[in-house]
Amino acid sequence: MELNPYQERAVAASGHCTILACPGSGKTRVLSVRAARLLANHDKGRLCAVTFTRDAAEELRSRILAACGQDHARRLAVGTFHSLALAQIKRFSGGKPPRLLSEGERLAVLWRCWQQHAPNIAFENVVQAIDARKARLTPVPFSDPSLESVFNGYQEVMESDGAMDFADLLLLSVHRMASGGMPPLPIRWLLVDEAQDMDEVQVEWILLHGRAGADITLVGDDDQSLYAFRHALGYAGLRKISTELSATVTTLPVNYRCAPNILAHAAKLIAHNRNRAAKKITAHREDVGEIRVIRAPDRWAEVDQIVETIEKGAQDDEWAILARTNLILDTAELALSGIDRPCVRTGGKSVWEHSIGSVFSGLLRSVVDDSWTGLANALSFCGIHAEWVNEHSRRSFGGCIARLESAIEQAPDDDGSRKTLLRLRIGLASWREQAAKGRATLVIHGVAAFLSDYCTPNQANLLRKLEESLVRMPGSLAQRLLILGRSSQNRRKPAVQIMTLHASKGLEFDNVWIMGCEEGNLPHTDSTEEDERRLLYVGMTRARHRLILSSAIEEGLASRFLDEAGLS
Ligand SMILES: Nc1ncnc2c1ncn2[C@@H]1O[C@H](COP(=O)(O)OP(=O)(O)OP(=O)(O)O)[C@@H](O)[C@H]1O
Repeated sequence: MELNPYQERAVAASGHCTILACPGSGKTRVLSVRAARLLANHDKGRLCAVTFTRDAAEELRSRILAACGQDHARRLAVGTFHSLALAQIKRFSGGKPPRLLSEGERLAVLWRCWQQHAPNIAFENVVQAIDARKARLTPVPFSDPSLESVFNGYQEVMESDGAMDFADLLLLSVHRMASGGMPPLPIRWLLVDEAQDMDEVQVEWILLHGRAGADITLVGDDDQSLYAFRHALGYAGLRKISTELSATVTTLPVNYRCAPNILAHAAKLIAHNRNRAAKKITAHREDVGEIRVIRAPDRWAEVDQIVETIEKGAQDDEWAILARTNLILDTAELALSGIDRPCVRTGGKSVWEHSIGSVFSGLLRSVVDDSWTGLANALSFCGIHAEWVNEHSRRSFGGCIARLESAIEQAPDDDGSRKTLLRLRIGLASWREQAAKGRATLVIHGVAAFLSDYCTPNQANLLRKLEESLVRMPGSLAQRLLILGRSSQNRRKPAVQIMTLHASKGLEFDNVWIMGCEEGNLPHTDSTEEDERRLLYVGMTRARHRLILSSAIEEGLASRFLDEAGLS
């Protein structure tokens, strides 16, 4: 595949270089070919490339080496900001390197400090405030003094253990380089992928290397900056580095992915953002894509249309179902769990894997095949002590009814446990009878009614939706459960992928359906209008041939973005 003239210019640019790309323009390809050429054309000098995830680092490394040959591997380092900063600190700081806290440990320490110093503030707000402080070069005072106590307590706990979190690691690297206490990495070229996602500390880390003599290459698309909530600077970060280093700015305006009419509507939408780099976006393809806008009475009717459309198409049609929130996607997943296509929830937990989802389907499975595990999980969900349930599971034998009967005899003295076991024993006998007579709906309602007495309000809400979706499926109870099992096992080549708009970044699909396009959901009230517009732009530009945007009348007015994109 030949490079187009814009790609060739970006690959060949000398010195500092900022490559402003549009979606589907081959960013990673340009970055890897540029890196490969730099290595192949120069005998000396190390090259370092930075990505935001380990997977992206591995992929970029193999693409660079595939283009220039393994001989150059020793002059190449590809990693995340944090892995490179850790390598730098290990190499240049005397003494023991810091121990890095895992995400779980970090949250556990923060939780303790939160309970001690600021239990009146919601925990997620505390985490956000601490993360925001650490994404800045100069600390900004907290809005609430108790947050300062949480922060100090958290830092003290880490210091006493010789530990550090990821954000501190990068800050330490930046402060040591700035004060002359540690040299930058000894590299000749530094390339950054997805550079629109850098925060203030990451921008400074790059600039310190640029000031020390490394040639900096940034590749990014400010219109695809989705992480402002994680303090990404977007266009401002790209501009700061380009201006300070007087970088050559080139663009990649040719989109190879989308049908031209799909791209034109996406471009029309994003043109409403004011704070963005001016750039052309042109389509390479010439075919006409299909675009539809659907307004359904309610969310169930909306997902019914998704199901109908997918079922009408070919078996192997590739679909992405996207929405702003996981809550909206839950309804889509429920409706799609009954279709005859491999379907997967990507990047989020399936509703059937939530605690109530797995307990519900597990108990139904026990009704069908007399297996004990689903029943034991239900017992522990209903409040019977997990240790007792495990012990009884080890000691008892036979079918579920026999094992329940011996459990009733040996149940702990507290009233609740025995009552639950008795109810379950009676329920199970009757559900099995109904199932044998083919009355699947009655069994589903009965099991849901039993579990609902032990649910929190949120669980009860989800349970109602799960119940409804199973009732809507055709076939016997065993066949319906088989469909659920099949959809969670078919993860290799799913025809239908369900994911948030955020998770769709970097992917492409023949057919894209963006649901929940209502005011309040898209733009979502939690974020700024420009951020939300970028999110829809990213979703629309995932589609190769077909783009469908839908909303539900019951959920509110249709999104203003549809108007802006010329789609209402
Ligand atoms: N010069 C080229 N000729 C033909 N096809 C190309 C060329 N460059 C890139 N492509 C194709 O364009 C498509 C989009 O490329 P890629 O996914 O790398 O884009 P991207 O810039 O990373 O997109 P996004 O930012 O939207 O995720 C790929 O299928 C790729 O093979």
